[in-house]
Amino acid sequence: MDDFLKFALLGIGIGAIYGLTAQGLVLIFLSSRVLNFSQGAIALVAAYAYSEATRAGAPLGVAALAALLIAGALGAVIELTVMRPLRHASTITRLVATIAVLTVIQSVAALYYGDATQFVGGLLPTTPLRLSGTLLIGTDRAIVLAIGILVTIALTWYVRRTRLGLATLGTAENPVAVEVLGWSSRRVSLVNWVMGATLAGLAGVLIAPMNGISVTGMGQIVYCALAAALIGGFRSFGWAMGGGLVLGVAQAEAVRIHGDVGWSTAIPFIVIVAAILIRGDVIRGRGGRREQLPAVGTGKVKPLLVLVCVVLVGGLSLLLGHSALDAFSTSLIIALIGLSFVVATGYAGELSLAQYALAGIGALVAAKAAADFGVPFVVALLIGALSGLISGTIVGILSLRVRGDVVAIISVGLALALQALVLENPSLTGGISGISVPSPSLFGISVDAVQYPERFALVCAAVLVVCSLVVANIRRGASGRRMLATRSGERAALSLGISTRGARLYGLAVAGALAGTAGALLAFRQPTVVFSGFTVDASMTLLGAVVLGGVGYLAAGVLGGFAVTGGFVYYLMSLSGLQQFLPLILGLALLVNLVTVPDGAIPANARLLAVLTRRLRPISPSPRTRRPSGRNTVLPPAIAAHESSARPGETLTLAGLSVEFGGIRALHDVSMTIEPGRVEGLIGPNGAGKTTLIDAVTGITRGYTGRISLGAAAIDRLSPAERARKGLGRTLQGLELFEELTVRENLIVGSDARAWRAYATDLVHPGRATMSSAALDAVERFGLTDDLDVLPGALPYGRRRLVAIARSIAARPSVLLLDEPAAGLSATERVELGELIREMADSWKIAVLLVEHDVDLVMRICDHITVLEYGKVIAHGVPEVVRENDEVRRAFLGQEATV
Ligand SMILES: Nc1ncnc2c1ncn2[C@@H]1O[C@H](COP(=O)(O)OP(=O)(O)OP(=O)(O)O)[C@@H](O)[C@H]1O
Repeated sequence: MDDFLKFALLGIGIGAIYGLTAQGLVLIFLSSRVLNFSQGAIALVAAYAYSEATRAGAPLGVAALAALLIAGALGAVIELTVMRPLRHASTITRLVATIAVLTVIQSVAALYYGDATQFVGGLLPTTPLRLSGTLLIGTDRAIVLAIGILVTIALTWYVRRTRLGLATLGTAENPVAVEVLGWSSRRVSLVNWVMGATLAGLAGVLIAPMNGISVTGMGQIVYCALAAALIGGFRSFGWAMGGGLVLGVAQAEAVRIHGDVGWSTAIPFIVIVAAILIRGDVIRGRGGRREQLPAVGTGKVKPLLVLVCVVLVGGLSLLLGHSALDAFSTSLIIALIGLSFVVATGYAGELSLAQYALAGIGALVAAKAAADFGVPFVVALLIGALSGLISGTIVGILSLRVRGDVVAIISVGLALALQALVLENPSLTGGISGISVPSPSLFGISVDAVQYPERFALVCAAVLVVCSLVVANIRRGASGRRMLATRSGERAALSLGISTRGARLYGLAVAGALAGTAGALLAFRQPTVVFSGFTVDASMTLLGAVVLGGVGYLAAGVLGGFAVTGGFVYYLMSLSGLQQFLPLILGLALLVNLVTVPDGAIPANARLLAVLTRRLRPISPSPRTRRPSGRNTVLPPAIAAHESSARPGETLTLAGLSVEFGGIRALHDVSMTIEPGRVEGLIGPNGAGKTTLIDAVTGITRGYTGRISLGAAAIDRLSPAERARKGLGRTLQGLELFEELTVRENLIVGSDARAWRAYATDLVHPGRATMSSAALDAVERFGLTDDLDVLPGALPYGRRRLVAIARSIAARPSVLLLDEPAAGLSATERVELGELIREMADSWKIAVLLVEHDVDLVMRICDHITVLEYGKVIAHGVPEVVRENDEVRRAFLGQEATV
């Protein structure tokens, strides 16, 4: 017990520092919704500033104050120059921007101070305080704890009692509302960045005398701080400090029990997983924020380009000298990890920072398989890929309950745990001596990287080409579209029958397999493989390089492998002794790129190239910029119904449906039946429960009572995607089109069959992407033919609505639930929409539920109408009866004479 307390007291100081850093993260997150990975770098700057000032003879207090001022100013600079221009960018882009800031600061510090740990005198006395008997605590640690408690009280008071603090909390919920109330969300963000950075500075000044200052060491604080902030859901300062203390104490205890730092490094991961299991989706998002996601390539393979690359790689393999070839092969291998980022982050939208760690697992398993069991090289590669696939799937399973930015935290935690417990565990990996692997051979021919570097380079190139083709296939196939749809909007994807969990898992699993393959190849790059390089920092640097090119572009993944340390560019720079500047150049280029062309250099240059070549010959512009035809939106005359477009109609029956949201009865005992070929109107004032009804029927809202059946079968136990696959289609009030896909691809996503086997078959043969006959009918009927190759964002609102309806029709629903489809349409478009809905029911025999505020439209086209008020049915019947109902007039129609 005595030992337990002694170690607990030892961990309190560092725990409070984690807590302070975490509180800074929370402040910044609340106001700008970004996980600031550069928090540790700000602490580093403050620590060096403090050290420099003390060396220059400044009194310790003055030095500390100067350091805090510098940290705060740095926060302001980051906010003004990086985060502000990126305030509308995606979560991924903004998070990568903080990684770029981290890279720049760390590279400058590394260039100036090198790797060595610097020690500096402390502001606080270190004399031990006797608590009781043999229990001692350093005065400095006790003071740091007291500072932590005081800061927690001050911050809690700030967000609860001050107007600026309340605006900060408000900004986290709804920045628009805060603007409406007269606060500038920019100012709120700036102030909080300054305060958050100052807290990081305080942590840096306090930790410097305890642990010394080193570039890599200081960056590590942020990982523990992220875990601590996660415990408080990135909202509570008390929980963030408590979480920091628990982490600090748990780490000290882990050292006591295990005697090394392995388990202590893994503690944050255990805490992160526990927080997610207990709290679910721990970070609450801002409702309704539509992010501009990174653009994606088409995945089209240009045979000529492939040929040129093959000739280039073959030629270089034959021409280059030994060390150049080694760097070249390394780049080809790292390009595979780059591709893994394209699949995980570019396609699936999952920000995994564990890709290098997964490569490390691939390397370890392949090396062990070859060294201990003598498996041939090819089999070792396959085993490496498989172990990466399994590890990637584990990242995916852990991430299923959370979204984008939390996935980054989970993956960092997992990577650190894998690093500490597996990759840096000498009993598994042989420590600094590593594992000796047998010389690789292929079909009896040696491909030893030392003896025959050109052959090894050709093997790496062949693996890269095959993997690139696989990734291109995925992009062009149904599995790629499922991932992109999921990335773009989960509700819309679910409403089309896509298992969004399946798509996310698939992305991370494939990415894991790519990383594992890379690891296996790396294991054979030298006669002995060591495992110290598979770090989170390496993942961050490579992700930055891939984002620089465009994370949704296959070529960016490949080129990324050439840009990072140890790669070919690094080698070329080393010829003139400039290689140490590479990380700084990459970081700066990434920052400039993110702020100016967030989609990346590849799409930006493709557009530039298109503009230039257009001067020479007329070419069609890229989908992002192409404008719609501008033709009027009047629909062509009705076409003959294509019986093949519709699946057999089914009757939707709701019996006693009730939904409650924390005491609010959104729906109360609602029953209705919608038959094939009929249009049922659902009207009611705002908040009556109409969307809730659609959400319950489609399974988005789960906690309802009552029974919903499609045909004779109850569907209550089915997931939203399963319900959609059974024939329940819907449109969403906010449309939620897949903005990064063209209109054609939106419709193809709707048309795609949902068979699981596509996940396997797409790898080799994605097949032709075609629209269903229902989608073709809708295109023709809505006059969308000229708009098929534009991005939805280029269309006027009315046409976007038509695309959304066409997309749901593409899935050939037997029941279609339309949520305010006429909102925002012109009078002519409303008339046309009415005709179309009637036609869907009359010709295609779809059962249609129409939720609409346009009462004229509802009265005109519906066969039957149900009226809701406060979640209860107050009237139902044919339009003429409902029109005359006094209660309806009172409750909803406002006694309008026209009703
Ligand atoms: N997720 C939720 N959590 C808590 N309350 C909710 C939630 N969703 C809806 N509500 C509440 O349920 C009630 C019904 O809302 P709903 O959006 O279904 O109404 P509606 O008839 O579709 O309104 P509108 O015409 O404005 O779209 C409202 O009081 C709303 O505030």
